[in-house]
Amino acid sequence: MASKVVILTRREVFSASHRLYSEHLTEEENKATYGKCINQHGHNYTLEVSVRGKLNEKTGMFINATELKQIIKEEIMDRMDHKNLEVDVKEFQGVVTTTENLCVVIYELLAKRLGELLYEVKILETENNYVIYRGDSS
Ligand SMILES: Nc1nc2c(c(=O)[nH]1)N=C([C@H](O)[C@H](O)COP(=O)(O)OP(=O)(O)OP(=O)(O)O)CN2
Ligand SMILES: [Zn+2]
Repeated sequence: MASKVVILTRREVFSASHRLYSEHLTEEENKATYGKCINQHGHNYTLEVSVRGKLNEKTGMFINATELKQIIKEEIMDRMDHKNLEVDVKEFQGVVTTTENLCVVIYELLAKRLGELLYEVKILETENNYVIYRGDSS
């Protein structure tokens, strides 16, 4: 019988500070591009990591949620929680810490551990802004 394919999502919240500033722009261009966000500030980022796999009929799952939680802790929470992203996290050296770039960096870090199981990374930077990345590149 065909296996059912399901998607499991784990949610975590981490606090981090950042500023939006591109080394490829002049001071004036940065101010015009990022406005108030060129100043150091912080967010409680909500991270939602989704994995997709075939349901194992014997176990009723395809990954243990506890294993997923541990992977996210090791790869993301321990790296980014209560950190200044541009200063403390080497993956953001020279990268503008927009939510879009956080999604890409976090996706690539998790993909090393989860491989094909990784389906989607979603980050809410504020109550009203969120970004989704599924590894697509065109
Ligand atoms: N395309 C993007 N634009 C902006 C990003 C981003 O990641 N991608 N981020 C910011 C800032 O980080 C800023 O902190 C968030 O902007 P803003 O929504 O204006 O923040 P508020 O504190 O006003 O909260 P809201 O609830 O979202 O109004 C800016 N732009
Ligand atoms: Zn911000």
